Amino acid sequence: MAPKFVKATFQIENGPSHEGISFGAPNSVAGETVFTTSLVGYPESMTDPSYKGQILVFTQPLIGNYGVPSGETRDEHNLLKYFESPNAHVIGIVVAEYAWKYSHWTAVQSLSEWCIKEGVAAITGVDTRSVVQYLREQGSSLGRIVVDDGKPAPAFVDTMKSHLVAQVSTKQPYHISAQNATANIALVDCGVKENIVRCLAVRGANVTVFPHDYPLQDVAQQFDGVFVSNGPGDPALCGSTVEVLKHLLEDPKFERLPIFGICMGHQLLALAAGASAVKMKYGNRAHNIPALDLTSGQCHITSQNHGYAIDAETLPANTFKPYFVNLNDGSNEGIIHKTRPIFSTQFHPEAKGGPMDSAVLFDKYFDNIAAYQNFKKSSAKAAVRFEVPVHTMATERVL
Ligand SMILES: NC(=O)CC[C@H](N)C(=O)O
Repeated sequence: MAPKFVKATFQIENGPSHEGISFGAPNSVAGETVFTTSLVGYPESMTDPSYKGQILVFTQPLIGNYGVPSGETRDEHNLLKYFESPNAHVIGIVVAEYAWKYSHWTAVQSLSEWCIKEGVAAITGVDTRSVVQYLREQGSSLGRIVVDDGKPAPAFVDTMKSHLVAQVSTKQPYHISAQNATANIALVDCGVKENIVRCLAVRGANVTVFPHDYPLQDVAQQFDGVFVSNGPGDPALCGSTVEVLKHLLEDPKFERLPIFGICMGHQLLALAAGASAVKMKYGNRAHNIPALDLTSGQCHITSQNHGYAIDAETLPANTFKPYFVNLNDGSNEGIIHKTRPIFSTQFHPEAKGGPMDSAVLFDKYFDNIAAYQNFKKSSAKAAVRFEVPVHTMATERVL
């Protein structure tokens, strides 16, 4: 059946307006507008909780040609196989050319059908090159997709002012079991992507996922490592998570506890260490951003989605140092503790989609976990050894 075309307009606050055709939900939306230059992975991007409340412009001109895979298929860890979370988090998408015909062996529906189900506004026929040129000049802007439904257009709204992490984080702790598990990880959920949990589970960790404001310092000693996830919005709004991380950084009993943070997790760890974050002009959203490992000289091609960055100049000199730097714009891409098993990256080593260059960082985290486990074992033995002479002496006295 030929699609029924409904007119839509994509407008940028105090900026250009583009006429197009709606292929998504028949409702208008307003929010921060950002762009990604990734060529593939629109289902993963759209279900990434870090895009909560945003309108996403794709520079890849043809979108929708491989349809949308099932959002219910799960893997052996009960994690979603194709989506990063059960639902779409972008509120709208802007494309140059929507592929009305799709074909892929995993597809169960068209992008249009899925957008309608998810309430995502979608517009095609927009000159996305000129939109991106505008956003690169002006910086991330407020935008709206207005669907011709006879209702007044929604007001422009800065979705980044909301505490989006609180909206996407789990409300209750939950557990993902790994087969033949060798480690237990506590994950602080700021809006975690399923593939991050998978990267931990496939390496043999049971993962307990905690709400973003859970007082993790009360239970962290029961775990072999702490992980801080990605998440949407402004890191400055995540004060309670920063407080938890401060406890872990400052209390000597956590001195050997491995910590790994990704994207928002990286930003929150850096804030807890005393550094500050800045809003970038238009952020980095792509699957091919070069990040240099300052400890090895190796360059990783990385997957990214962020609008804020850590100002490396503000890192406290006695604890952390920059770990990675962005070779395009010089922004900070990670930090590493000078003496403790703690590091974090602004980019996404789990990369779905994107290149797998930096998956080795999960292996590094597991090496840190193994070292911590060995330390715990040897100190437990040392404690036993200490008890024996005391006991012997007591026995001798009785004799
Ligand atoms: N992917 C993320 O975790 C994004 C972090 C943060 N919301 C930013 O935009 O910088």
